[in-house]
Amino acid sequence: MKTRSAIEITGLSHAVQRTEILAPTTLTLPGGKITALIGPNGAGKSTLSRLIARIEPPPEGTVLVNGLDVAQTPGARLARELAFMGQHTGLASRLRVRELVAFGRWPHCAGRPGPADSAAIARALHDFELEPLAGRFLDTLSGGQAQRAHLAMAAAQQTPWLILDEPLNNLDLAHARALMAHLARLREAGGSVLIVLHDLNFAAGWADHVVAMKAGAVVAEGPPAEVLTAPGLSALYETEIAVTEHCGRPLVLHHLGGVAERRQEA
Ligand SMILES: Nc1ncnc2c1ncn2[C@@H]1O[C@H](COP(=O)(O)OP(=O)(O)OP(=O)(O)O)[C@@H](O)[C@H]1O
Repeated sequence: MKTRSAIEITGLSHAVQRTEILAPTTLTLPGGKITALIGPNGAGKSTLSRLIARIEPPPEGTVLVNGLDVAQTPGARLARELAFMGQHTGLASRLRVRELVAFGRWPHCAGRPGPADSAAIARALHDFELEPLAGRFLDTLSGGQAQRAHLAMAAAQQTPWLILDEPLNNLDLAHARALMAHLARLREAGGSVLIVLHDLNFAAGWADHVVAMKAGAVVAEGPPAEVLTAPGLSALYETEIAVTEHCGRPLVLHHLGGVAERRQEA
């Protein structure tokens, strides 16, 4: 039986100037779960997440979000189903934090905010510790503060699906963990999350499901303990990686790479 709130991807592919950057992909992202999308630079993680969120032009294949075909669904309707936070490179400098977060309510109120919109904005500012910064222009924020402002905008959208492309960029470890805890609370409330992660231990610690990509294709998927293994990760990143266990979860060890070899040489 299909999960109503899943994202169902069928035969999705993408090419840029005849170069395939996403091989035909068929994949189900489970509803009510946190799915981590991992893989080396250039693997196609952003491409896949942008195609799901229809940031890219309509591709080959279909993507159903909660049963809605993203290629056919009006933008405002889709924006009530999923919120997307990409890897932003520039900031609209003359925008204040509160104004940015308020953009998240546009699909709900089309510029005429009511009490529910104000409450959602206040909640997002609170959840991402932005209340003291609400009146600040975006270009005066630190990298991590700006990242939290963009996360708050996506959170204010209050959608069943949240798709986040490398949201831990610039966040210190406390804010990174706070974000993952926030996502876990959303999941407990029935929400669904797709999160692109480079820090494998956040995937190990918080994800229910892991999808691994390499060279434009999905190469593995499953629970963290099945995907985050030493042989699997070493092959995925073409780098020696060890995996141990901590609190019943995989713990990925890669920062001492080469030490074993140097010890053997000594
Ligand atoms: N518009 C484009 N023109 C040409 N190549 C592109 C374009 N967009 C993406 N690519 C290529 O497609 C591949 C996948 O890119 P993508 O951004 O999806 O990777 P990623 O897994 O998100 O990588 P990273 O971890 O570095 O963010 C890369 O080789 C990238 O250079």
